[in-house]
Amino acid sequence: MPKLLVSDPIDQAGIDILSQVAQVDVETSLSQEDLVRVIPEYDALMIRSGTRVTKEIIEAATQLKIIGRAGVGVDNVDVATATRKGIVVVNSPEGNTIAAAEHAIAMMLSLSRYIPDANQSVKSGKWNRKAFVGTEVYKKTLGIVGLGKIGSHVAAAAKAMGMKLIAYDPFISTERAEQIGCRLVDLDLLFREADYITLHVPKTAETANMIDAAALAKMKPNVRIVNCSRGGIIDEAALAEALREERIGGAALDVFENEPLEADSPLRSVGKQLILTPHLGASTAEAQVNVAIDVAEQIRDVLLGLPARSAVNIPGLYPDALEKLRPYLQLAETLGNLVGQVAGGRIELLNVRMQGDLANNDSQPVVVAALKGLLSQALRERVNYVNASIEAKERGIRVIETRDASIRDYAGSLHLEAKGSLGDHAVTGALLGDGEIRITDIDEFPINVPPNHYMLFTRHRDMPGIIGKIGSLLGSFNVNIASMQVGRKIVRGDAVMVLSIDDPLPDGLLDEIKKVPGIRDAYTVTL
Ligand SMILES: NC(=O)C1=CN([C@@H]2O[C@H](COP(=O)(O)OP(=O)(O)OC[C@H]3O[C@@H](n4cnc5c(N)ncnc54)[C@H](O)[C@@H]3O)[C@@H](O)[C@H]2O)C=CC1
Ligand SMILES: O=C(O)C(=O)COP(=O)(O)O
Repeated sequence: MPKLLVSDPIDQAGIDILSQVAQVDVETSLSQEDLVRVIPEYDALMIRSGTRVTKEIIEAATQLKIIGRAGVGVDNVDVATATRKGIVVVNSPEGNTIAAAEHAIAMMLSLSRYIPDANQSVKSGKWNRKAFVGTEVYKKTLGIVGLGKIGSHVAAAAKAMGMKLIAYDPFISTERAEQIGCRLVDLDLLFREADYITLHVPKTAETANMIDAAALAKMKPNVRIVNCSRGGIIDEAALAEALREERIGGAALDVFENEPLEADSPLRSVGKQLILTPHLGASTAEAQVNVAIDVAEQIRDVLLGLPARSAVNIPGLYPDALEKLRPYLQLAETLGNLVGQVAGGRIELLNVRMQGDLANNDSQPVVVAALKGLLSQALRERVNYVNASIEAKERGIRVIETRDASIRDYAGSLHLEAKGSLGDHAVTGALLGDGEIRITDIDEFPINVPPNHYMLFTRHRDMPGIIGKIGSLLGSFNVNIASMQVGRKIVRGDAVMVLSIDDPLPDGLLDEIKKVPGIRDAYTVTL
């Protein structure tokens, strides 16, 4: 019988399902060292946010097939290492949506009416009504950062309370936001206009420290901030200082950079304008049953050799189709990722054109792979072949599939065109005989470059001297160029330059490049 380790408190409903197919060991106080030591015995691991599944633990595993996260965020799991080791990581994307949204609303109202402090005061024998005069949320502006599942539910509840809704989510279409009743704005405007701000984004490089001292300085003096998403999205020291100096109205935090919150955290000594809860967003009876069953069923299925429905790191395709299409799926994912970054902003329409031999294949997996690539900047490892289409639909991205077997520049090629809030952009790519990917066209400029981790693209006037100037600029910032290519349609017209570079561009260099005479636009891409 396979063995399952449950290392965080999980509802019995999940344990009951798993006990039918595995030996279940529940050990909820293991240290990192203990986990490294015991993990080789186990076929499956079930966790919540309390266990950090580090590279060391995953590498120590010898027979682990699946890590089940009974909740949403998988930022406590080293998904990249699990994927490399072929370990499936599953989560429960919707099981605790309502619980987390309701906690955010509870935090907002508690902040407005000082409920925790008022309660404490009465219990300590006082009857002080003057100290706790609150504010109403009715007709106030709520700024929602991240309009996904939880953010949308918060929006619905806040709307019912008569709040005005604005939101920042660069990956949601205007139509989708309008359906929810939100006006999409940029982050700067949200910071300046909101009376309440609530965060519902995953923790990524873009969202880390999104609310820092500079952001806090832009906000209204009485703004109240709620964070029930992830620690580290707000700079805790800057927040504590702003609260202590009464530069903002209040904050309510459920999640922290380090959990449990350190004993000497500056947050612990802030007064009634700050409410802290110990990561309780998902802690309702209903949500715990939902996530436990959802994840237990998936672990059971994977242990029985069946596919998982919410795997964050494997394609949910049938093995035969997968094998045949695998190189094209990689091409589609790379081009999706590329066109998403080239277009920037919100994508409203993706046109996927399968060309040459590729036109004779099943298009669905290719489209899914392109969408997975397109959404990967927003959703990171959470988007997969199983959920990419649903995630795209929820974001209001329309997809058009076309085929043209007569385009035969290469045996098989793929053309992606993205229409978005910042304009329309298109990329084409092909597979060479040896299966290597080539980007063959960008915005109708012919090129022929393999994808690279770090790339720099420019749009410029085709005139002598430009290439040299860009080369020297990169050199002067110690950025090594691996390859460089120029594509143009007509001599001395518009051209594109594509550089593969060994390192990311240092701060300020992109602005310098944009200042070079003749350069119309420049942007970087990470593939
Ligand atoms: N406190 C708690 O106990 C709980 C916390 N969570 C956390 O809540 C967060 C949101 O969860 P869901 O709504 O289920 O996820 P979701 O994936 O449905 O929504 C996240 C939204 O954030 C947007 N987004 C991504 N990068 C962004 C950026 N740089 N700026 C603005 N928006 C961006 C995405 O487009 C997406 O619409 C996650 O971090 C999750 O781990 C979830 C459940 C319970
Ligand atoms: O689902 C999530 O992302 C959460 O943050 C919930 O965490 P928990 O399962 O309560 O430790």
